Amino acid sequence: MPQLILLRHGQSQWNLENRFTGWWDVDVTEKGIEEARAAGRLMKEKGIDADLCFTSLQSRAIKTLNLALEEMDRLWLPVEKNYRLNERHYGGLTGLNKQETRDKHGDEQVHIWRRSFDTPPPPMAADSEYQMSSDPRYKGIEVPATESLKDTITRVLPYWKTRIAPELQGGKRVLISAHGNSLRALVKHLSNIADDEITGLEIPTGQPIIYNLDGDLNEIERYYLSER
Ligand SMILES: O=C(O)[C@@H](CO)OP(=O)(O)O
Repeated sequence: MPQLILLRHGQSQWNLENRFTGWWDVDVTEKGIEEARAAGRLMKEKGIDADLCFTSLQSRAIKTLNLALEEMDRLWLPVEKNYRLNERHYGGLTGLNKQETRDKHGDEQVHIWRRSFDTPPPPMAADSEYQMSSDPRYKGIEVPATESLKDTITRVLPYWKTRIAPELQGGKRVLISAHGNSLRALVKHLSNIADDEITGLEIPTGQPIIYNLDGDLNEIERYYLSER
């Protein structure tokens, strides 16, 4: 039975500061480091293991994966990194404080920007201090100016289908360390969740989610490892 583990990165500096993050590459906090290590210890203790890992090109997810793998004595596992697992691009909101943005634009508007399925935030200016287009890790990739959750799903799913799903179907146990919205994209697909429901799903930091799947990679069960 194919088994997939999803892990959202540990608390980041901008999670702590309540700032819109998206593709900006912030580090994990001390608490985030501890969350990542605890996730690794929990997997080891519960006998959850992997053969292959996938992560984004963002330090908070890469670091979380490494810290968890270290606790599992699995630092040697193969890891494939791809921008398609990155967080949803937050456009012109990147770097702003979420509460200050609510005070300025109202709760309703900010809720739409954060949790509507297909309304993207305003685009990022080409000269924004948070612009990532010339970052070497994205060479050859068209960095978006903004993304809705729908856009994020459109980016994540081809990678799932071409790179991750075949490994699971070939018998590998897969661990994915990624972000709130790239993981929402995967959970929506695997658990067949409706557009208007997926936006309400909040994935906590550093909590391994276990998926037991059938041969066609449909969900048999999904649970938080800490609850078993
Ligand atoms: O800031 C972000 O990039 C994301 C995840 O932390 O926030 P939100 O909860 O608004 O999707």
